[in-house]
Amino acid sequence: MRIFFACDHGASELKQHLMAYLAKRDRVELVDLGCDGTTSVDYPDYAATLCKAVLASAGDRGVLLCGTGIGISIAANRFAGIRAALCHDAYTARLCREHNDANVLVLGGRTTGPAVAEEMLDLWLDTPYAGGRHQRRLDKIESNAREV
Ligand SMILES: O=C[C@H](O)[C@H](O)[C@H](O)COP(=O)(O)O
Repeated sequence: MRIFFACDHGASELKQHLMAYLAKRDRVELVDLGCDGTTSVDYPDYAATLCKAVLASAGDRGVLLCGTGIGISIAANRFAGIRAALCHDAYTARLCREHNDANVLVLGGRTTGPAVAEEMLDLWLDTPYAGGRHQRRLDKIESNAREV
């Protein structure tokens, strides 16, 4: 599986930390789509680049980060087929996989510390989607998006 990473200037340090943390994991290819450093950029640009990359190949996933995670998750969820989940703790990171089949994990560089972020990343990678009643709901989300 490929995991794409992208962020704005509010979270490049946390992005680098998490990519280094994941480097020891087998069977994942990490791809850094920027940005680097603290020069001000616009998070919708990075959300768009990452979402297009995730949608291009089945099974790939993405991690998006901005200062709070809010703006970049709003931007990502405008793309049909993207289920971006802004998470703050282990419970939401596990449930966004189990119930929502989240293919993009969103974190806030100014709100979340590295240890909690590592725990959430592991849970998001290792928790399977439960399917069943949840699939009916995901189908409705996609069908709503097609209506507008
Ligand atoms: O939701 C948006 C993100 O938190 C951005 O990282 C944030 O708005 C950037 O703010 P600033 O331009 O003041 O660094």
